[in-house]
Amino acid sequence: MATPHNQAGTNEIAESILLPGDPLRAQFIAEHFLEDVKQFNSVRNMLGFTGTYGGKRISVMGTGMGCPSIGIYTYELIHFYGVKNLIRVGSCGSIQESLKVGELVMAMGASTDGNFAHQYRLPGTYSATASYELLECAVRSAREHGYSCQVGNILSSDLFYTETPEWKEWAKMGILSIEMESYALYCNANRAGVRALGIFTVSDSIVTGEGLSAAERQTGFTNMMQVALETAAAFTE
Ligand SMILES: O=P(O)(O)O[C@H]1O[C@H](CO)[C@@H](O)[C@H]1O
Ligand SMILES: O=c1cc[nH]c(=O)[nH]1
Repeated sequence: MATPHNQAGTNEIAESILLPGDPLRAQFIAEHFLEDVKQFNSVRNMLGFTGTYGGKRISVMGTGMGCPSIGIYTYELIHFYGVKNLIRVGSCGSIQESLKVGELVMAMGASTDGNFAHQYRLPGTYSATASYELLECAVRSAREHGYSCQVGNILSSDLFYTETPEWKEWAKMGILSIEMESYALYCNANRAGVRALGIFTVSDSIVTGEGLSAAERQTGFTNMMQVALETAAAFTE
């Protein structure tokens, strides 16, 4: 079996998968955290790998940037490859003074300035939410390791560069941080009845202009990956 964007054969992808935007981050996770790794995809260089973590079969694959891109990859993972647990591991920009660079964010919900949910023809505004089971497990894992973590609503924006500081309006609604994919991930997962969660490392503060140093980025991302892998393993046979 193959899709226009994924050359993996039947059963080459595990039921639980980590999803960074950057395919090279997928390769980093596979090389540093997984054992017995086999690459299953290189179409468009959107690298995907399956290996084991603590004896559990786990996959990791890039998604690209933005809701259209993650929308394609996760639709195929869910509907053509039978993936049941999808955990995004991304970077995000803080829009709250209290949320510092290097901290972890768990997206209980995702809001959007895009129109991904228009396809469902809903008679209102859809609130895209994470799997509570994955969220509870990930929060417990972060707390046990002593990693600083905030849980709440994030913004999945279609825009990285904006002409006006629209983030200030989202901040007034309690949005913690901005990234670009979780709303589509949650829509696809909720529509199909599978589990999804977005976990983030705050790479920069849109409030203060601070950003993570290279070393801090490495540590922060590593903590996020550990939490995501423990959560994925907990939901894998
Ligand atoms: O770090 P990743 O997972 O790529 O995610 C964030 O980084 C990209 C923007 O630089 C967007 O994809 C955004 O969601
Ligand atoms: O999408 C993103 C990711 C990191 N930082 C931002 O400001 N936006």
